[in-house]
Formats: sequence, structure tokens, C-alpha cells
Amino acid sequence: MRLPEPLLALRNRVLSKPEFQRWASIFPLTRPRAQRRARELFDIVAGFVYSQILQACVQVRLFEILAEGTQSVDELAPRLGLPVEGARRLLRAAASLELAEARGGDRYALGELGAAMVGNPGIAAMVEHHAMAYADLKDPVALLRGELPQRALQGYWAYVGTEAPAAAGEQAVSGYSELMAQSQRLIADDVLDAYSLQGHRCLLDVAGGDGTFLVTAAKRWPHLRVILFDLPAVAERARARFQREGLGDRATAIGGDVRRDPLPEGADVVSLVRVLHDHDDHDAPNFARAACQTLPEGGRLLVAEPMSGTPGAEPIGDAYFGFYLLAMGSGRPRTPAELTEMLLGVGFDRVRQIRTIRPMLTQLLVAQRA
Ligand SMILES: C[S@@+](CC[C@H](N)C(=O)[O-])C[C@H]1O[C@@H](n2cnc3c(N)ncnc32)[C@H](O)[C@@H]1O
Repeated sequence: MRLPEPLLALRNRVLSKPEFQRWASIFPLTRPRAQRRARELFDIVAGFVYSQILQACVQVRLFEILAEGTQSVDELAPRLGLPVEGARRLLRAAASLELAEARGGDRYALGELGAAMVGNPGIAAMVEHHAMAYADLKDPVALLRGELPQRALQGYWAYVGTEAPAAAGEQAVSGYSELMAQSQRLIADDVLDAYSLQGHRCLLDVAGGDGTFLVTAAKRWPHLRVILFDLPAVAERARARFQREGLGDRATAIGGDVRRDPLPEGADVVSLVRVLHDHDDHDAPNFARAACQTLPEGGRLLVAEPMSGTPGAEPIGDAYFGFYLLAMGSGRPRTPAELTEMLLGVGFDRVRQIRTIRPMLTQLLVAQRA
């Protein structure tokens, strides 16, 4: 609930007084909330340090090693490639973040969050590539002022800031395509659980990466034909993937540039998964318009991506993706209302939001061609 302006000003005046802060952290009725808020603020202050501890855990393969069972610091240190004191410091830090768990007697096991990392290799891949993001975010004000012309992330996402993304070769696309494939596994099931393709004949995934989303869809619905469109070097990876998965004639991969080349025809449903948020306001509608133009009347478009203002996950859209995409040099997270307006503007008539089980990973809009 939004406070009226005078109340808001009063609240902030009171909260910013050191005497009130001290009183609130002692008085029994306000103490729990005051302590929680102080901890939340400290977590923001320390966030970078926590991330670097996770980065160290991933680099020394701590989670895979602890997945074998509880071990002592002396046993762990050589396996982690660290001196005993360094290993102990890392394990204590990891235990405080629930990545590891102290078992007594200088022994450690996997923590709950560490176990979740073992089950999702996509997160470790994300953490490793964050070294580039953090280098770009070193001077966030310069970034906001547009004063950092050279950014590591821009080089990593080879299609950003170029007029001819289709010229990118295998080497330029392999890093981001692998990262996307790893993290797509988390997302595809959430989207396909939320929207059944049982009633559709053919799904076209625009900017579909190495085909992970389409492979998941094709395995769920054996009657479904799938077509992937992406930059030529990425489509080539998808073609190899479809062959390895034995999808035969049911799956096709076509290379091209959405801004210059017509999309393949014949699909009655098109998906844009983690695509629109990559592009600035002048460019993102080109992707939605191309999808609309290739669909028959009544055809559907699925837009799946993390969105701005997601209840309970606000920092993921607006803080994480807001700044990540700024460093990358293109795009921004949008609210469902902003995306709906974009879709209505390019020729869709009905747009509805469908709940996914983990809205922090992806939300879903389904639009119908007018
Ligand atoms: C963030 S990735 C998402 C990939 C996939 N949809 C997923 O969620 O895993 C964006 C994709 O857009 C593709 N792409 C970017 N610009 C494009 C363009 N102009 N034409 C075709 N594909 C493009 C990239 O090659 C990349 O595979």
C-alpha cells in the first residue's frame, strides 16, 4: 500500500533518526522488525562479498566435492587447491550462507543452497560468467552516465551493438549459447507447464538459441512440429542438437536476422523466450511484429521472460536485469503492462498473463493475432 506523501515524509524522517533506530531495536514490540530491516540493509551492503564467496566455491568445485559426503577441512584443502587456512575460511563463510553445513569437529557437508546448486548446473555457469558483469559494474555511476564505451559483457553477447549480427561466427556465439542452454532447462518446463501446446500443430521459436526449449516441447507433444529461427551460427548449433535428439523431420532450424529476413511460415504458435528484454524500446517491437506477421489469424504468441515488478521478486527484474542489461548495452526488463502495450501495438488483440510456478525465473504472456 502506498502511503500518502505527508505520512511518507514523516515515516522517513523518524526512521532516519539514530535515536529512533536505537529505541526500535530495544523496544520489544519493534525489535524483531528493526533487526530484520537492519539485516536486510546489511545484506545489500555486503552483497558483492557474498557473490564473490559463491564465485570462489564454484571455481574450486566445492559443491561437487561436498556432494560426495561430509569431509574434514584437512581432507578438503588439497582437493580444493587451497591452503588449509584458506579452505577453512571459505568453508566457514559458505556455511554462514547455507551453501555448506558445519558438522562439528572441523568437518563440512553440503548446505541446502549448495545442494540446490548441484542440481542446477545452469546457476554455476551463470555465476562464472558474472566475473564479466562485475567488472563492468565496477563504476556503476559511469555506467549509468553512459561513460563506459568498452564493456566485457557487450563482447560476450555478440549480437549486441552490431548492425550485422548474422555475421557472428561459431566462436562468437558459443559462449552465450551454452550459457543459455544450461539455464533454459530451468525455464522450459515452467513455461510448458503453464501453457499446453496440445491443441497446436507447429511451434516456431524465434531467437530460440540451441533449441533446448523446442526439444523440451517436442518431447512432451509427439504430434508437434517445431521450427527454430536464430542467427546462422546459432541455428547451426540447434540443427546439430535436433539431430542428436533424433527429432528427424519434426524439427527444423533456420538461420537469419529477425530484423532483415522473413520468418519461416507455417506455425500456429510462436514463442519469444528471453528475447524482448534484450532489446531497446525502438527495436524490441521488431521482434514482436515479425512474430505477428508470420502467424495466421487467431495464432498465438508466447512471451516468456523475467519481468519488471514481479511480486515477491522485484529485485530480480529491476535490480539484477535492470543493471545487467545496462552493462550488456541493450534492453531493459519490462512490466507485463508495458509488454502488453507493445504486443497490442504490433497487431495482437488479446493478451493475457498466465501464472508460472516460479515467476522470479519467468513470467508468461499469451497474445492472440487479431
Ligand atoms: C538471451 S538469448 C535467448 C535464447 C533462447 N530463447 C533462450 O531463452 O534460451 C537471445 C537469442 O537471440 C538471438 N538473436 C539476437 N539477435 C537476433 C536477431 N537479430 N535475429 C535472430 N536472432 C537473434 C541470439 O543469437 C540468442 O540466441
